[in-house]
Amino acid sequence: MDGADDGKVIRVELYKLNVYGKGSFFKSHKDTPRGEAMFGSLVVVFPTAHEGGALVLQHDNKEWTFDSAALTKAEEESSIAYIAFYSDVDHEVTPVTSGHRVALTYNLFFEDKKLYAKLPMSVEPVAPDEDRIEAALSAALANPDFLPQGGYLGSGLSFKYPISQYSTPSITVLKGSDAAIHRACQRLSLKPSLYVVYDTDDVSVLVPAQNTLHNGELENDITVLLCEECDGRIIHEFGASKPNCDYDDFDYDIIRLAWVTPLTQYFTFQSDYIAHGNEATAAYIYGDLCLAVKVGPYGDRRAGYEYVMDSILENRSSEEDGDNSGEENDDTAEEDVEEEAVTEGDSAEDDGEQTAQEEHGVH
Ligand SMILES: O=C(O)CCC(=O)C(=O)O
Ligand SMILES: [Fe+2]
Repeated sequence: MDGADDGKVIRVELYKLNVYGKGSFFKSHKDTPRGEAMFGSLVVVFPTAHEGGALVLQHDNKEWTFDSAALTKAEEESSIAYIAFYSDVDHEVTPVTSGHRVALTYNLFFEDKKLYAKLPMSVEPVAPDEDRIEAALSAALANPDFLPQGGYLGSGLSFKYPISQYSTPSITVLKGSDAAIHRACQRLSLKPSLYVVYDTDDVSVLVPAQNTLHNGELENDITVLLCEECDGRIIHEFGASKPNCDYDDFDYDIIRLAWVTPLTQYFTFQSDYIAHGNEATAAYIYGDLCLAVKVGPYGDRRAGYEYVMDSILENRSSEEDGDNSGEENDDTAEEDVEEEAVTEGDSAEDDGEQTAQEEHGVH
């Protein structure tokens, strides 16, 4: 604002939508102040084809014409036209002669700067809070009761991803909170990868995403196929009772897995296989994609082989005890951390990617 108003903070409030068809006009008027601090009006005209409908302003024997139809037409790219004026300026809209003129009007208010500074931002960034995720993960790993013998951290995906029938997405396509969890892990020197959780009749099996089951053939048991052919591991969920199964008899690993964010069904797909019983039958099983990473036991979290060891090893030119680099960057200053710090949807706030736009006023 010019003159004495220079530097003032302006609050913009959507007032109404006007749609002018052929013959429509708005006779000359001043805008009614809606509160003491209101000083002006803002008009935004959309680039819908129309003729006529110029906004004519008059003040102090002077006249200005804001011909939105001509202005938007003159632009090569589809553009809005806008004008702001003091509300006590007389203004009118001349008759529209063809097409439709669509305009939003806003009321402009001076805002007390100090008060304004205390208000929450109206447009909060929707990016997930990576620092919080990292702190929660770090706190969990510093907790001796959390996966004391080591295991896997798992995170359900919050977004959907395009997939063809026989491919799983690459980690580089992760979006929003999924990407934030991935980055937060990396900041803790963890290197998660994509896995699929298959639910068989009696157990859940974690399978590296690149080994997903496609047209496998099995003699007797789907769990055996997943563990033997797909390098799967039977999951014993951290905090849950042991899976009720006989696989202890087999030579398969049963892993402890803690869900950092719950497994979702946003990315469920179907794997087909042939089951050979007394006759061969086509069968299928559903898998849910997730992020997971192996971590070591309490006190030696870095023993998980999926930690990013390379950079650590690069920094220690001559030493050979690569697996015991626990003194570096341990991120675990906090003590008495609660287990639940990491168990519930740390990424919930970014669901939906809200936009703080004014468009909802158009109806
Ligand atoms: O549509 C316009 O350009 C102006 C509308 C207007 O003056 C008003 O809504 O008060
Ligand atoms: Fe007006």
